[in-house]
Amino acid sequence: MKLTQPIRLTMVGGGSWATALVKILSENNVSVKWWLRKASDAEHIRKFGHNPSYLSDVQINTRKVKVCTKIRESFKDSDYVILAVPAAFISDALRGLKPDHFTGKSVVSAIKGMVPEANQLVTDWVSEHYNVPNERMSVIAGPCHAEEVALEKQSYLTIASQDTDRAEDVANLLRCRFVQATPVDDIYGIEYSAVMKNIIALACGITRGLGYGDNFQAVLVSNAMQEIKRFVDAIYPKHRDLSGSAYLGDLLVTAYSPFSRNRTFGTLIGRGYTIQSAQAEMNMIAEGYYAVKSIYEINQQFGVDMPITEAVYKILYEKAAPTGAMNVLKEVLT
Ligand SMILES: NC(=O)C1=CN([C@@H]2O[C@H](COP(=O)(O)OP(=O)(O)OC[C@H]3O[C@@H](n4cnc5c(N)ncnc54)[C@H](OP(=O)(O)O)[C@@H]3O)[C@@H](O)[C@H]2O)C=CC1
Ligand SMILES: O=C(CO)COP(=O)(O)O
Repeated sequence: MKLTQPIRLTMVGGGSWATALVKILSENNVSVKWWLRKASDAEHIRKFGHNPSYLSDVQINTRKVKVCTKIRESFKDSDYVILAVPAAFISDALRGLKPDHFTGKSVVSAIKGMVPEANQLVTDWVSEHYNVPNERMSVIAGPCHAEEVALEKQSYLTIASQDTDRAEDVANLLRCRFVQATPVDDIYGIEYSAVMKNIIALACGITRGLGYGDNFQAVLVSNAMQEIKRFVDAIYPKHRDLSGSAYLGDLLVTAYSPFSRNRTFGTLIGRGYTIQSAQAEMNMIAEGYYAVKSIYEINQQFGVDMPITEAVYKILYEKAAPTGAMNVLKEVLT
């Protein structure tokens, strides 16, 4: 459905995904206030219509997109807020805002990570800190890399909300020449699954870095799907088909694409980089690094069998040698 009234939207975040989403929204009748934290990046976008730090080939339509570095100002008068910073930085990004600033707004998380200090999904954290009712929250999921959006490659998003009319409204903002968007209601299942596929991508990267091949990765990914299902069903029991693109599709793109931040980070670890040197090597954030700690800790209460998550946790947080941890894992995969 074409948007007849202009929609006013706040985009929070200046990285690759925020830039790609701004590009998608600019295809529609949406006027965007785009919050970034770096004044120099904001100034560059205003002057030249490109983000100098991420996806710098993307042309920003500065008639529709107004850039600002003051978070309160960016929230003024908008109907929708899209959150697109890594989960570890969400509290930094929203500092200075109070629950009143969220009143009446539809809040959309495009984040696929856990808030580390709280071990919470982003939607739970936002609801708790800013009193946003669950039915006003939604998430953007699906196998979709920012780099391919920049190239206008055909892509698919899934929008999940407890309120499916709201999910449809958000989907409608994002449908364009090269993006299809489908509304669904399994917000928690999809949000957890999107977090966990990043941990699996780390494992895929680590094994690649160690020299394992496609035969092993196929087994790793199919075991991973079962691990995700066990965990998500334990936390939010609901009938769900995990072969859908928001679950399996997102796992596959992250596990196999050279664009994947998590897979790249894992590959560096498998090759022997330290965590600090792998982080320094990448200009981008691998959410799985934070997520594996949260999911591992949450699972201490649930006791779900999660050998892949445990192997990645031990490598990243207990200094286990990748070779040894993967030797243990390979014995339990089937
Ligand atoms: N990239 C993708 O293809 C996709 C990403 N996502 C999700 O989107 C989210 C954002 O990822 P992505 O855009 O890739 O990340 P990037 O690594 O591209 O960008 C990181 C962003 O975080 C900002 N940042 C870093 N430190 C802080 C801080 N202390 N306070 C506030 N902001 C900070 C950076 O700002 P600065 O430049 O100023 O350092 C930058 O804007 C993640 O949850 C990711 O999983 C989801 C789907 C696809
Ligand atoms: O979630 C994403 C694509 O759907 C992005 O994460 P990665 O870059 O790690 O693949």
